[in-house]
Amino acid sequence: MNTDYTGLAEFHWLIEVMQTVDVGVLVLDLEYQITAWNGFMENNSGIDSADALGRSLFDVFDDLSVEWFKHKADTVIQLRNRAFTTWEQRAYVFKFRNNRPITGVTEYMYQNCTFIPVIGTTGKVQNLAVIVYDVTDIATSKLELKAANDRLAQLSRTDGLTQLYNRAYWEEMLSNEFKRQKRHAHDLSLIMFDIDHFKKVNDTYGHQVGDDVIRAVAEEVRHNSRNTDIAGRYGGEEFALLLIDSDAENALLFAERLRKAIENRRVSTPEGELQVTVSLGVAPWKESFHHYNAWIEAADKALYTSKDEGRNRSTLSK
Ligand SMILES: Nc1nc2c(ncn2[C@@H]2O[C@H](COP(=O)(O)OP(=O)(O)OP(=O)(O)O)[C@@H](O)[C@H]2O)c(=O)[nH]1
Repeated sequence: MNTDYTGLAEFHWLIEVMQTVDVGVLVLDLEYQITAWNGFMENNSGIDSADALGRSLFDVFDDLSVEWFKHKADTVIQLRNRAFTTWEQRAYVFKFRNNRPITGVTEYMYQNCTFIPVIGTTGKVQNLAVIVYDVTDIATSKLELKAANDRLAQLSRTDGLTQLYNRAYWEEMLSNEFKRQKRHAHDLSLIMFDIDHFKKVNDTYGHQVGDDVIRAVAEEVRHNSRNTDIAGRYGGEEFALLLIDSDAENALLFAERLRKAIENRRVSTPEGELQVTVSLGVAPWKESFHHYNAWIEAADKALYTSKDEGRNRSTLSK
C-alpha cells in the first residue's frame, strides 16, 4: 500500500480532488484577483485556469455587480464568518449557461454559493473562497411546481365560459371587501345584472349562441370596468360587479354606460346579428348591512325592479 503522506503527495491529491469535484471552487486574494479556479469553473466558463489565475474577478465576469460582490466579500472578511447566497435571492452569482438537456427551461445555471474566509498562517484573513453549487435541477422543478400551482389556483377561481371570477371566488372577494368596509368604509357599490329574456335566446338560437351572448356580455364588462373592479359571473346569465371607489351617483353612471355598451353590441349567429339588453340593480354600501348577503339582496331587489319596470334599465336600491 502506498503510505506516502509527505506534503507534496498530499498537496497533489488535494489539487486532484479540487479539480474534479462537481462544485465550483474559486479563491480570491484581497484584491479580488483569482488565485484558484477548479475544473468546474473551467468547464462552465470556458476559461482555462492558466487564463483565469492572476486576473481580476470583475474582468472575468464583467456582468457581476462589483458593488454587491464587494459588500458581500467585505462582510465575510471583516466578520470572519461564512455567508451564503441562494438561487431564490439571486438566481446566480456567476453567469454560466445551463448545460442540462432535460432542464431546457432556463438559459442560465441557478446557483447557491458559499463564501468562506480563508485564514492564513498569520491568523489574518488572506483569501476568500467561493464554492458554487449548481442547483438548476432543484430550482427549475420548484419553479415549474409553483407555475403549475399558480395555474391551478387561477383555474379554481375563474369561470370557464367568461374568464371572469366564478361565483365562489367572487363571493370570497366580496366577503373580504365587506370586512374591510366594516373597519374603514370607502365609497363602494355593488351591481347585479342579468340578461333580459335570455331563455328566448337559447330557445331561438340554441345554447351555443346563448354561450356566445354570455361571453360577449362578459367582454363588455371587462372593457367598461376598471382593473380594480371585481367582476364575476354570479349564475347562468347573472353577473356581479363590485365597483371600488364608486358612490351611488358614479355607480349608476357606470351601470348606464355598461347597459348601453351591451345594447350596442352585436353578436353574430348563423341567422344574422343579435342584440341583447340587460337589467341592472345598483346598491351602494350601507352601514346597516350586517352580512354581505344583505348587500347582494339589496342589489338583486333593485335588479328585479328594473325587470318589473320594463327591462333594459338600471335601478338604484332604496
Ligand atoms: N346558453 C346558456 N344558457 C344558460 C346558461 N346558464 C343559464 N342559462 C339559461 O338562462 C336562462 C335564464 O332564464 P330565466 O331565468 O327564465 O330568465 P330570462 O329568460 O333571462 O328572463 P328575464 O331574466 O326575466 O328577463 C335559462 O333558460 C337557462 O337555461 C349558460 O351557461 N349558457
